[in-house]
Amino acid sequence: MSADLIAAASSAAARAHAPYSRFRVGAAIRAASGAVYAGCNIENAAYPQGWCAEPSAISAMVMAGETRIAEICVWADSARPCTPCGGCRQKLAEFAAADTPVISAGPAGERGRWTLGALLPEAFSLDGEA
Ligand SMILES: O=c1ccn([C@H]2C[C@H](O)[C@@H](CO)O2)c(=O)[nH]1
Ligand SMILES: [Zn+2]
Repeated sequence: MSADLIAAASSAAARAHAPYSRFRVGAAIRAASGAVYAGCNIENAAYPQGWCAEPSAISAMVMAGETRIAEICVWADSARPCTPCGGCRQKLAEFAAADTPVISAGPAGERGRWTLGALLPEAFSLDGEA
């Protein structure tokens, strides 16, 4: 079940540095080992220098020595279920497979579930392989 992943993403969203958009996002990755790595969005007064929650979680995973994503949850308290932005889909594809589950969640729990392949069909890769 994904309850632990959703809880980790929710806790991460509480750490978001989002004074400009006020849109707090948390991402939690379950890596191949089963360990969970989380991150938040971190905005900047020079707006384009801010970054999303997903690369924060990817950074935590890579720094722990892991490079395979088994499952990822993106959490936001938003009108519509929050899905990874286009750039984040490509960042996730570096470490995930087309059938890797991507879960969207909010205060009421899970709101949507896709595969990364459904969100990013025909993802770019240097060798043309998934
Ligand atoms: O997948 C996404 C999409 C947006 N954001 C953040 C970036 C910005 O700080 C805020 C509003 O776009 O939401 C994420 O963290 N992840
Ligand atoms: Zn993004």
